[in-house]
Amino acid sequence: MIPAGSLLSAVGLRKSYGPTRALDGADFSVHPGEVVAVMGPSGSGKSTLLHCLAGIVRPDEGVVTYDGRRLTDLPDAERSALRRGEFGFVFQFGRLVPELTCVENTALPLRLAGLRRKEAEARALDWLERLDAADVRDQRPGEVSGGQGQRVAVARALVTTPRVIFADEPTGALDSLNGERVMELLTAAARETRAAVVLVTHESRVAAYSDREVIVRDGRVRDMTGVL
Ligand SMILES: Nc1ncnc2c1ncn2[C@@H]1O[C@H](COP(=O)(O)OP(=O)(O)OP(=O)(O)O)[C@@H](O)[C@H]1O
Repeated sequence: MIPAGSLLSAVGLRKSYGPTRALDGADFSVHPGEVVAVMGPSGSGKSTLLHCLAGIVRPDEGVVTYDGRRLTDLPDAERSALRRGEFGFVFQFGRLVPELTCVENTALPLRLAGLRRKEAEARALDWLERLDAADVRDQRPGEVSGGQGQRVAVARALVTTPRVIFADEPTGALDSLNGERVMELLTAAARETRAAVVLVTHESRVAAYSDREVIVRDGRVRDMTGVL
């Protein structure tokens, strides 16, 4: 059953890679403005769950519903358009484009959506300022620190004001101080824009920034509300 008021939900997801069962009946849901931490042992299916929720991977069975639409039934082109327009992504290593400056990287999703350079970069700069990274605007990713680069990656994920932010180990490559800074800024910005956040992490220090924690084990999801 899909919980009332959820923005993104999954019911009964199954996904196998050859003989490996990555998801085995996984359920999940997140509300607007809610930060959910997805935890669990290595290889338990966390990233596969995130990829299915984001419409990057199609599950073998089960349904993903986003804002009343069955994401799993949409043709590839429509799923891609939805991803570009309404979802934001932050990965462990920022995956910034090395040839572009930090402000150009941040503006990229807006440029791809057809915005003019000036307008796109003005909005990008606004987000860099909020993420405390405006000082590196004209530098290229190779010239900035890990923490700065990750704040730029978060700014780029937020610049389109997505309704869902998918973050897969967003602080995995950072020391604890920088990790906490990135989490503070990411969750504050998400709460301000009422974005839902699906946060995959194996660190309880990072999960502490969430509103709710779920544990993935053997391809199934257990809600830890009231258990912890
Ligand atoms: N593209 C793929 N091809 C083959 N097997 C895969 C693929 N993606 C995931 N798997 C397998 O599916 C299982 C779940 O992987 P997944 O990456 O979802 O786990 P995880 O919980 O995110 O792990 P980690 O914490 O180590 O990143 C693992 O056994 C993994 O080896």
